[in-house]
Amino acid sequence: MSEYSFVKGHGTENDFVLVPDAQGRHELTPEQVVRLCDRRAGIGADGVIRVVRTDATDDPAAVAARGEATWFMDYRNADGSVSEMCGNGIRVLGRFLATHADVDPRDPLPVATRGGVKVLTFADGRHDGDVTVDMGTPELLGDTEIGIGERSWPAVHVSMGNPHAVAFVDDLADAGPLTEAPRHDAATYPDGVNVELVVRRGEHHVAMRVHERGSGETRSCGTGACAVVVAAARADEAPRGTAYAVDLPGGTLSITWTEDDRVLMTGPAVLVAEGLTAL
Ligand SMILES: N[C@@H](CCC[C@H](N)C(=O)O)C(=O)O
Repeated sequence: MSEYSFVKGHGTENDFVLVPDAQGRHELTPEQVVRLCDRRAGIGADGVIRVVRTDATDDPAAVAARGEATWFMDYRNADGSVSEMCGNGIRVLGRFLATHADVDPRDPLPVATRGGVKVLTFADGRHDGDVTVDMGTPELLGDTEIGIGERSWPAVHVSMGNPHAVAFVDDLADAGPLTEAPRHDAATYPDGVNVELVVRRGEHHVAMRVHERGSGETRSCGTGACAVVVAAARADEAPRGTAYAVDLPGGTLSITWTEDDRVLMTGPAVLVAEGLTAL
């Protein structure tokens, strides 16, 4: 066993263990990620983010981003699986870099992910305000279906770099507790899927629950909220540039699908603890 330093944080209560690893010395095994995320025997989290410099890892996404981004978000779900992107996690990573690394919150911060380089901006150039992430261009990939228990719903397939199925439902309670991964079309989603259940709350205002691939039901999912806004804005025929409020069990995110076909998400990013852990 060796000692690792960690930082614990959350974005709208989607919580993460960050493992600062600037020099790329702490490649994590799936078993180590599972132990870190264990809510009884570990620190507890929905996922782990190893924060590594792009020039200190040979992950192909980091290598491709060298010259464009100094930092790479190596994201793992609670079951140890890898994901392309995490919208809440990248804001928390930005908060960590703005407070613990040589990052000036007055400047845009490009961060490499397996879903491409995403650019963060800090409200008012401050290290302690909301963080906006340019999530890039979404992909609307057609219709699909999801099932929970005895029920099923039509859903919209949206990629935010990672896969989503967005289902509009009559009532968020209809699905009951999301204790198991929802049924989905394995041909459409060969690597699994994040599933969002959505209701409308008002004009350009929705509420959602999410079952995350690799983590189960969580209190928020940033990429999921962006996928929901893309599906809702298309259904509403909302003009590009319309801001949507998305209520999640852990808080509210503000999301805009812009005229130039990018999704901007703004929300909180909070660091709550730091220390050492044996792995
Ligand atoms: N919570 C995240 C998404 C994390 C990855 C997801 N579970 C997947 O496997 O794609 C977010 O805030 O976007």
